[in-house]
Amino acid sequence: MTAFATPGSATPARRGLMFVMSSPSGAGKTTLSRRLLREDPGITLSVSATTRPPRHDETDGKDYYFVSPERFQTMVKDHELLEWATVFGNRYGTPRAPVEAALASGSDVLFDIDWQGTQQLQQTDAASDLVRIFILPPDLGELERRLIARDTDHPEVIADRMARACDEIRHWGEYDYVLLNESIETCLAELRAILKAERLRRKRQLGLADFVRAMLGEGG
Ligand SMILES: Nc1nc2c(ncn2[C@@H]2O[C@H](COP(=O)(O)OP(=O)(O)O)[C@@H](O)[C@H]2O)c(=O)[nH]1
Ligand SMILES: Nc1ncnc2c1ncn2[C@@H]1O[C@H](COP(=O)(O)OP(=O)(O)O)[C@@H](O)[C@H]1O
Repeated sequence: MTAFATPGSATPARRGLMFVMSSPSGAGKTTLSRRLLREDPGITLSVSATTRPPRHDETDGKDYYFVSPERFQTMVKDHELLEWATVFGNRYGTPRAPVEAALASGSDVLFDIDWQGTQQLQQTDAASDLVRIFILPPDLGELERRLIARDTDHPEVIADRMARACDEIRHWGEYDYVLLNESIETCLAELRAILKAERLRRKRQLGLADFVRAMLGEGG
């Protein structure tokens, strides 16, 4: 990708962006984000802290930081979290320090967070770094089939997630992009396209002004 870094400069070529993905539970965010992260070294996952217990395929420190309610409360009190919310009776939050370090180094950060977290990020100084994406399932029947097929949650947990799906979906209008995850490959291609275009935005090309000034012989 084009990048207008000054050779030998410590300044990154581009300001990192905050790529936020939300959806009702089961629509496919985790699957899509794992694929995107695997193929693109320029974007890293913001690993959230949560009080929910780990699933069989989840690793502490990679998928989530699994913490006690007491530890979570300490993180809130000590301003260690950029945003936090209670979802399905558990607490979830974004550790601040790794996000700030990644953005400063020019890396993009992917957030798998709900609408409450997205609204909180929108209210911070980081709002102009945000790219907000909402993922829709084809329909509610398919959403339930996916939650059942994932085989990670008890039936009552699935029922709770289905009961809250409509509340999450009603926030679609607060996002910059709304994608339909019918085919994973199609949706992934759309995510890649959004990421590519957002990276090229003028405001994110830090070295662009110097590059053009030098081209026009106006440096000094
Ligand atoms: N606000 C906020 N929401 C989060 C965070 N981490 C995860 N979530 C959301 O919490 C919800 C439940 O996540 P999870 O228990 O992993 O279930 P899943 O979405 O069905 O895989 C999802 O909507 C996530 O996007 C966070 O750090 N902050
Ligand atoms: N486009 C799709 N078609 C069929 N199944 C899908 C699709 N996208 C995701 N899935 C499956 O649906 C289930 C839920 O996906 P997941 O990524 O865990 O959702 P979320 O993170 O949004 O809760 C998983 O078993 C996943 O393999």
